[in-house]
Amino acid sequence: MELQRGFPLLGQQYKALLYKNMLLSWRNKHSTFLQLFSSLFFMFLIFCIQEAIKSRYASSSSFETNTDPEPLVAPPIPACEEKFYTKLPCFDFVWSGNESARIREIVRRIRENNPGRPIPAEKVKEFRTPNETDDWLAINPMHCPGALHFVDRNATVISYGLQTNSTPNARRGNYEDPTFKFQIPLQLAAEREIARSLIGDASFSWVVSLKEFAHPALEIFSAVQSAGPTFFLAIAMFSFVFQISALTTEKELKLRQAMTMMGLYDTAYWLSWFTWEGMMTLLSSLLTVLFGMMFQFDFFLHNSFAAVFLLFFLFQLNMTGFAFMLSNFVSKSSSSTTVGFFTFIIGFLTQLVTTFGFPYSQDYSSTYRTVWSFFPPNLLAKGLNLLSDATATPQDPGVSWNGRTRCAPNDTECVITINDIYIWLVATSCLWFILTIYFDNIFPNSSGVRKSVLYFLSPGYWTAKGGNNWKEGTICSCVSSVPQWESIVPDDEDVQEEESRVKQQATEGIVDSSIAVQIRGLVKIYAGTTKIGCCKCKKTSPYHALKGVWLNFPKDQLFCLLGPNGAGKTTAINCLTGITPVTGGDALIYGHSIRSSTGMSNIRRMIGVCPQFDVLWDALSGQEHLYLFASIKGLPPASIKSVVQKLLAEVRLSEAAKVRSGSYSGGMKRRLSVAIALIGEPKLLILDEPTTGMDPITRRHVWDVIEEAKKGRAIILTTHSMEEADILSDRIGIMAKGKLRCIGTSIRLKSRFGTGFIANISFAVDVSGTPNREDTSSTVQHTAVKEFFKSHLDVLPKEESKSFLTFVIPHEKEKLLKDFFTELQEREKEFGIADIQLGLTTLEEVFLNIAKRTELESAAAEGTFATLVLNSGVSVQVPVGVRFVGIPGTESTENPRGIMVEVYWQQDDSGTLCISGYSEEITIPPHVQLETASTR
Ligand SMILES: Nc1ncnc2c1ncn2[C@@H]1O[C@H](COP(=O)(O)OP(=O)(O)OP(=O)(O)O)[C@@H](O)[C@H]1O
Repeated sequence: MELQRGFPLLGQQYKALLYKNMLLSWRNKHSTFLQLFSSLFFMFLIFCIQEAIKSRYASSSSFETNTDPEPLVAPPIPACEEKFYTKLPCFDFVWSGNESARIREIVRRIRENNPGRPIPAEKVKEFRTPNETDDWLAINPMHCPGALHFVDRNATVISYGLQTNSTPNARRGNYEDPTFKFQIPLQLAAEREIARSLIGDASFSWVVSLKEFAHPALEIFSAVQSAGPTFFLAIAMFSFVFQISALTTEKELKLRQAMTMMGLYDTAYWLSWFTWEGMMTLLSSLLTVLFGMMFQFDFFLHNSFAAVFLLFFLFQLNMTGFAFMLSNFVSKSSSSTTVGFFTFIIGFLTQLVTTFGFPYSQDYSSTYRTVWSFFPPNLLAKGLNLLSDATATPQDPGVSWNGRTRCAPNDTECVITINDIYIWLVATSCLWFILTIYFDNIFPNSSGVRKSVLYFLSPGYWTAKGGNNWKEGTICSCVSSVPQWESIVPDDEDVQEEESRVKQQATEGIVDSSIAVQIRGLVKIYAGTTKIGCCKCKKTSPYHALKGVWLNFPKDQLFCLLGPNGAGKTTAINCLTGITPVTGGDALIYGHSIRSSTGMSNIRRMIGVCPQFDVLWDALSGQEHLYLFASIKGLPPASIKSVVQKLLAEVRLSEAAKVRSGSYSGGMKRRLSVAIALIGEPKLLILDEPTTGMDPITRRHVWDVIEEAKKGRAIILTTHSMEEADILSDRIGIMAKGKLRCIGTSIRLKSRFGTGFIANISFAVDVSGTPNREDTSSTVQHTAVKEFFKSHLDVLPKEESKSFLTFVIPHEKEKLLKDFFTELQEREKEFGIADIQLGLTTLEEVFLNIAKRTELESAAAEGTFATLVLNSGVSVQVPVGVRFVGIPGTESTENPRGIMVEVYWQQDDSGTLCISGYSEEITIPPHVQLETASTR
């Protein structure tokens, strides 16, 4: 099937990813609802605040309709207010100038003639001069709203000064203007009595009336302006957190990595996210403005719709870009809420500062403004402030679409217009999006792969599509130089032969068309760093996961890679699929090098990978997964439907095709992963433990699928099921500690590394499960059979119970077996034998032997003790370089089940340690003679 390439593929991937994003939003209804409709809730809150403030001012103030206030006629000096909580002396007013009799008389009259309320003498405090007053006040706290300071200048001139004190009038934190309440009454009283005193007429009087100019009603409080920045920021935070979470989840669950392995273009990935979130932002902003209009806020009704909508849309788009950029710094989706919380708190505080006027005024330099404007919430706060000011009173026209471009020529206070805010928002949005792509490339991904900091300067980046300008490393890298593993001669002759063949082909440039994959001395060293906390790094030594592997995988064959945990199987697969950069060596997949940029993009088109762990979106169904991956792979759109149906049927998921994968069982998920790997008929199929978690019936079915898939392609399979390896593989390689330990067909490995033949001798038992003879006679029979085996084949039982004996017969005794078993069968009755079974040792034994040998080698290399794990599961610590001899047989009577130690452990001429044979062991008896290798 011809796969799509270039722009058509980019377009196809973009559409499929956009559809995926839409499905995820649709399935994640709660989050989407909050993203779109949270503005309704916040608008309602703003409305409630607005109403509460309005009602408070409407009842206590006449400002709004204050076009014809009552005239203030000779207002009295009010009584000072006693403050029960401070208990300070309280005076209605203080005065100075008491040396003059005329002044004292004037003050007496002021007290007595106070309209409606004569002031008692004790409520007035007198001083000689204003300075005396100040000195006294400085050390004697008291409540007093005002002071009159008289000077008797000459017979016709008396002057006075006036002081007011606003502090005692500040109630519950509210500042009260003293002008009307204290200053004017004191002033009127002083002037009235001075005039009477000077003209000598005690009844002389006049009336002063005060009233404000008529003015339009004022919007005394705009809830949108005051609470808007915080609340609109809160609306944007829902999307912000979801966006970080969605991107981080795809990274954390390796979903993006899985798509990359299928040939995903980064451009398609980011474009699809930008588009989808852009659409959500557009909708959310539109709803915000409509809800604002629904609640009849002047801000939304009087400003032009386009001006308000643009502010909200650009701000939310900006926050989206900001979230995308921050997602590069977040590795766990659970941290997205924390990031959102801190962003909100910081945004709230900086908005508060912005509302107080910093730095958007002439008082601050433009540098402050530039730095401040990089944080989107600040731009929102300033934008809201500008639009709110434009609708401060009903007479203000609001911002119209055309009249907002620059500051008015005579407006010296203007430093930024709404137009500047739009430009800033657009520019910073672009900046965030560019930084998102940049950080995405230079930060290590889930496999620790990153590009160099200046990757975009390399011409190859712009010409080689899908390339891997890799650099390996984590935040603090400790990679040492690559060791020359090539110089190490492998232990096993088959491995040696394979290695020589590959090396020869590589050096002579021989192209063997029957080979699908050629691994040429692959080396992988993981940087030896362990991260502690968020920023600290502890240095550990680099880990050598692959130590120079040379291997051919022929076409039309299934190669099974076995090995204990941590052997390096997944690392080898990750290197082949381009997920992990190799440290040394190379591999050719159908002639394309995994180290070249173009090679890797070609390789991705011809491989199918079933990763070790299921990489699936819980919210997408099996069918949707296959549609998505088929589109990413580049299958022609017309063929996708039929391919998906066929694959679903192959892995028996047709019935569950429309069920979300989150509700699949473990086995169903594995089958879906296998189906994904089979998309596009890959020439190389890589299956990393594909049948884990499957029941025996399903496993057999998947084996059929794999067997069927063998035709026309190479398959690399890793598994921990020896049965699976035995049944499916054409060739098996066993790895341990980063090296290939043996290679060959199953039969070859069994005959070379198995312990030999297994003979199971069953004795007749009655229905109750006990032997049909007396225990003593059964013991006699057991002993007779054991002696028979010992005398003819020189073997002891590996396992024994009342009903059976198991013997392991070494390969070299193969020739004796025919005659031996003929005689045993003839003497069956004599020995009380019910059944004799003879079989070749299993692949599992081969595997265990190789694993044990590796352990011993490691111990030998370290020159310490080795742990020898015997078949019974018992482990023994044995010193390296010694062998055990002469175990007294008397132990067997004390412990009838475990006949004792016979571990022969020696070094051959090349210095390699090997076990020449062992039987079951429990403890090393104290009388075991240890003979060091040097005394042999
Ligand atoms: N990203 C990594 N950073 C550091 N060490 C790693 C990394 N990935 C794997 N390793 C180490 O490399 C070794 C080989 O790991 P790998 O996953 O290839 O083993 P495996 O044979 O696939 O094991 P399993 O059977 O458990 O899947 C292990 O010791 C592992 O700890």
